[in-house]
Amino acid sequence: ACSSKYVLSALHPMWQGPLVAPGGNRQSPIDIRVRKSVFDPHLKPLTPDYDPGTCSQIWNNGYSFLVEYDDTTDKSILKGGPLEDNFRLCQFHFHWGESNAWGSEHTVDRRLFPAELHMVHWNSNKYRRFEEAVMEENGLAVIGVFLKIGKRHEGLQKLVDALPAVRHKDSVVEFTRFDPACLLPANIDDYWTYAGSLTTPPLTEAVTWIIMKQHIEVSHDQLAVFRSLLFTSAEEEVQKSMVNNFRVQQPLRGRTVRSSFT
Ligand SMILES: NS(=O)(=O)c1ccc(S(=O)(=O)NCc2cccs2)s1
Ligand SMILES: [Zn+2]
Repeated sequence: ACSSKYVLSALHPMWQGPLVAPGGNRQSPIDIRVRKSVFDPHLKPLTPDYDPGTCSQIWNNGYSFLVEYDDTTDKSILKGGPLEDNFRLCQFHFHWGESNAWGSEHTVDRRLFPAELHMVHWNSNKYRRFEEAVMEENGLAVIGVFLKIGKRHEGLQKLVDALPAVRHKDSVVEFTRFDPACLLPANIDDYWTYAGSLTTPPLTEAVTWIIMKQHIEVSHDQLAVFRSLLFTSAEEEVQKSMVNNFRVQQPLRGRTVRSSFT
């Protein structure tokens, strides 16, 4: 799995950590100014092709909970869009607030969403493993999907039901046969894309971000279960609710955000 070796040792909440990586001029997250984005007619449709059989476990890493995929073969890949190579899915996770008024990392014309899904992929044409790709300029591709409060997301419920088993930091539970495609919006042809970074340590500037224009809906009760998770491990005296696990927004530094739609 991609990130289990990435033991993030920084103290909580990591967003009090380095606000901007040293020399960072392509840091994430950012506010997407819709009218400043540039339509790029050469952007292709995104073609994710995921095998639910590669889903392996859920892990609370003390920042979020990660649904991890076996990334030892090209069974679950992302191609197309702004990407020149094959990118292998290694995990997905979320960021959310303590209230429905905020929680997303990216914003659209300053609009905040209650949560944001990140599907993390690494360039398997150029690198042999995640740990290599995470240090390289075009090593990673992360799909971002905004979540809104609305009707219950039937596909998400299997994941929500498994969360109490990973309440504490460093807990892991087997989790199989989950199709991550069920979390994508109906329309994945309309997206923004820009060159950015990881939003938690190691904050490396390795990410091609692909932010979906269309959001998905989850119910208030489903998101409430995210907030029942803890930043802290079972041994710690003071338990801290896992909420507001988003990074502060970073300067655009002259970057262009491209859109796949007019
Ligand atoms: N938010 S993001 O997609 O830019 C990532 C940051 C770090 C990532 S990791 O895969 O290297 N570590 C595992 C994780 C740490 C925190 C959440 S997931 S992914
Ligand atoms: Zn993330």
